[in-house]
Amino acid sequence: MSHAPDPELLAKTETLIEALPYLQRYAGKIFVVKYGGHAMGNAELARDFAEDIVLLKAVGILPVVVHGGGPQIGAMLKRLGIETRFVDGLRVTDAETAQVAEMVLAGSINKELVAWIERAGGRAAGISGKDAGLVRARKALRTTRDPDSAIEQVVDLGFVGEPESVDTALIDTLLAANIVPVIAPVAVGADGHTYNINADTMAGAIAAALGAARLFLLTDVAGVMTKDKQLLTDLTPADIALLIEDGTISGGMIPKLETCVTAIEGGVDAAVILDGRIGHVMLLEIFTRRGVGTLVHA
Ligand SMILES: Nc1ncnc2c1ncn2[C@@H]1O[C@H](COP(=O)(O)OP(=O)(O)O)[C@@H](O)[C@H]1O
Ligand SMILES: CC(=O)N[C@@H](CCC(=O)OP(=O)(O)O)C(=O)O
Repeated sequence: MSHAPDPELLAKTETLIEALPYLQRYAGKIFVVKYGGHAMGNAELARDFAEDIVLLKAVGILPVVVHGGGPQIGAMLKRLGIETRFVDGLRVTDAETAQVAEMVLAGSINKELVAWIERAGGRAAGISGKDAGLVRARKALRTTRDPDSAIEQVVDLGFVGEPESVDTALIDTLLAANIVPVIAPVAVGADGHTYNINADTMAGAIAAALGAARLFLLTDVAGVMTKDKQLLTDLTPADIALLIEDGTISGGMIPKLETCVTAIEGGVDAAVILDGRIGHVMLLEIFTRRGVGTLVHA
């Protein structure tokens, strides 16, 4: 009788050995993970995401989660009969919309994610940019150019904010206590108002302030696609500028890639756009030779 181990079992050990150099390289490093509203499709995906976060933590990586919730805010606004519109991927936010955004982001979604991570055996604490002065917001300014006259006009987005400053003290405290910070993208401005911040922008600013090794942006596409639907596996800031210019990149992908560029300029080693519809996509990206999604690097 043969005592040779089952080939399936051997394949499992190969997977672990393939992961070894990455486990060694990333131990002790901070990974900021932005979990988009579109990637929160169903309970199974949320559970897989939470398991990935807990696994990263268990192998010595320090994950920090920043989440979105655009579709969920949209659904709540619809229930309340409040109209909403976007300019360049940003939700025009009046005072009422800011209130709803905070309720959905810092209320429901934030606590739900914390519960998923806790259920997967991790420790997590849900906060927003408002807590312990984590993020100070300033009003975001955008302009549009009239195609006929080429005149630039300022678009008033209302209470849409951008991180003006980030104080990482609370995140540092949570990480030191082995707790995964889960951050909702709302913050207060110098004027005392609540500002709604695009979750990608928030994640990028936090990643830069923490000097994170990686920024992952989980969304509902395979990565950045060309006009004929081919996946672009790696991009530099110069490539991105061209792709925005020629209209290949539009809508919500614009703040996402602008975030990648600012994060890299701010000292983050690399940013990756990943398909959050694939279960355990982060593990595939981090611990396999091939990687998936679009890598943005200097
Ligand atoms: N070149 C592109 N490649 C991939 N997605 C693109 C591109 N241009 C625009 N998009 C759009 O960007 C969307 C992702 O942004 P967004 O909806 O804000 O996601 P999330 O809610 O995950 O932050 C995609 O679903 C797609 O519709
Ligand atoms: C200013 C702005 O657009 N804020 C976003 C915040 C949530 C978000 O970014 O969620 P996703 O990552 O799921 O798109 C919004 O109101 O939808």
